[in-house]
Amino acid sequence: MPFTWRDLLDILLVAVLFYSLGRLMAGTRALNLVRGVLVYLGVWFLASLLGLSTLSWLLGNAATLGAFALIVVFQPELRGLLERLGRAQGPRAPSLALEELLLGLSRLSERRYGALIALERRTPLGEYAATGEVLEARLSARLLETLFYPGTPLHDGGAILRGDRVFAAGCIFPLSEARLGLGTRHRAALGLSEVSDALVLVVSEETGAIRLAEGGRLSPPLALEALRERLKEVIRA
Ligand SMILES: Nc1ncnc2c1ncn2[C@@H]1O[C@H](COP(=O)(O)OP(=O)(O)OP(=O)(O)O)[C@@H](O)[C@H]1O
Repeated sequence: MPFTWRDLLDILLVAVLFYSLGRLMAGTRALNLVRGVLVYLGVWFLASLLGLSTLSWLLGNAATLGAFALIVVFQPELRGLLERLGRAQGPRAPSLALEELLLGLSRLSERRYGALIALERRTPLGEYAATGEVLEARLSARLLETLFYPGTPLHDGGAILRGDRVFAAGCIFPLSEARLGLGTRHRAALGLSEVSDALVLVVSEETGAIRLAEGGRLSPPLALEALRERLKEVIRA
């Protein structure tokens, strides 16, 4: 059969598909899963090639069971992946009161108030807002300071910003399984960024350091200027 433009298009699309999947999975547990599956398939293939019938029968049957087990174990990653794929169709988040947010963060950091703030983008965070208190209040530095003042009922948990409003506070975010060497506030920031496209800011109560979790990655402590630049990029995008 001659090689036609359709074959070329086919190859290109498959290459783009694998490249996009690779980028979506980079830095997540799913990448290790893919490596594991490839090794498994390699051993299975070799066993069949060498005629090791018992081993290849065993691996063949275990594969069906394993596929279901993987779906259960990697449910958070799969969900995150599907959400990222579907994101392109969602409406864009409204604009953010950037300077108020930065002022609020700098005060929280100076005062060592632990804080967790998610910026909603295309993935709706309504289900997490429902775990806390819906506020729908205009974002201001003073409101952030008040919300995360230790001892107030809403300081525990995370706040969700929707555009220039504090949509909810006192919310429970999903915890990441990653070994960070940091506590649960940071794990919750990373966890939400794994299953959504939210930018999640975390201020450490211990050190006052501000970090940003995005796409399943947690930044090192950031200076306000670097944060301003990153947030501006997001607002422009
Ligand atoms: N799943 C969660 N969702 C939202 N917030 C959470 C969650 N788990 C813990 N937190 C918040 O994190 C606080 C505990 O923080 P912890 O000291 O364990 O975190 P940390 O990452 O070490 O941060 P810090 O540097 O501020 O101490 C809780 O009081 C709560 O406010």
